[in-house]
Amino acid sequence: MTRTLAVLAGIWFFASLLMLGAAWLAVSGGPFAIVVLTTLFSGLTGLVASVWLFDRRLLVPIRRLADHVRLEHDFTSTSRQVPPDLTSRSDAVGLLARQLQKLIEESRSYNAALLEQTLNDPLTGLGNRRLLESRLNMLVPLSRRLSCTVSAMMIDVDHFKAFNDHYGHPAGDACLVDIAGVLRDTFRRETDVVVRLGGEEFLVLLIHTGKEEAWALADAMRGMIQALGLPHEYSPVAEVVTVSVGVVTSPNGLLIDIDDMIAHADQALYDCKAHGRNQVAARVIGVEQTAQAFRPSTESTA
Ligand SMILES: Nc1nc2c(ncn2[C@@H]2O[C@H](COP(=O)(O)OP(=O)(O)OP(=O)(O)O)[C@@H](O)[C@H]2O)c(=O)[nH]1
Repeated sequence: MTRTLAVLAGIWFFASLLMLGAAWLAVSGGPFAIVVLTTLFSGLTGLVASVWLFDRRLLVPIRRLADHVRLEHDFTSTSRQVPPDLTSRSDAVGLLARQLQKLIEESRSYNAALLEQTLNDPLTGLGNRRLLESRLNMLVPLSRRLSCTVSAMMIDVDHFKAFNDHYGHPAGDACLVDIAGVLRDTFRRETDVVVRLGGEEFLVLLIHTGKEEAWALADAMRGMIQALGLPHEYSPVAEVVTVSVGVVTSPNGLLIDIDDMIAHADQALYDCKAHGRNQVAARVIGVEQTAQAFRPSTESTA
């Protein structure tokens, strides 16, 4: 805008000089000079009007489109439309605005699909380790600030190798998908993080959830997976697919290192397996990080 004003001021400045010259001609040169003066005046007025129109109709809209692209780039998460007064124009600017809007929409959906691919496990549709990390970046400082309890559970399918070997890999995949469905149904809070870590291992992270609640949820989920009744003829644990769950709770946001959480949940899972699988083992980590509780599910449901 300032550049256009400068151009206009420049034109006016030279126009004034010319007018002065022409006026001098008129005084000293008679009617011919008046014709020159009028022609100059109308020519310059036309030039100024053209520059003004060019700015209003072309440069300003193009600058607005450029601003829109810059905002789109800076705040990709905010969905906004190219100004409708530009997209509705029937000239080249309108065409440019419509093409730009189309391009932005395509790039948005492409980015969303890419993000989905990088954060999700393609088999089960649950999150993956990367999603876990990105959520933790948000949840860990939050839980620390609010001093809230965090629980994590590691879920492992019992004798899954035997299942795969006997029923085949595709059946194994279908089994993992069914288990993921139960996890999705059980852990529904917006802050719950449910991911497949890899193979037949899943991890659930629950914010503001104490040991008792986490244990109860884990055991309910374990029961639901058993209730799916997926035959597992070769399992020494049960006739159907079962899972073992290691739960670890870090009270008052004391433990914020997810690797530590996973290591402790793994240890609890190991306890589970040592006690015969198809159950839940829970640990609590305090300041001293030593307190441990193991409670086979059979005890709690008895
Ligand atoms: N179908 C299928 N199988 C997988 C996938 N990822 C890993 N596995 C299989 O999961 C099995 C895991 O076996 P193990 O680690 O020995 O565990 P397990 O047999 O469940 O034994 P426990 O955990 O001790 O009860 C292996 O046979 C892997 O091939 C997958 O994406 N799909």
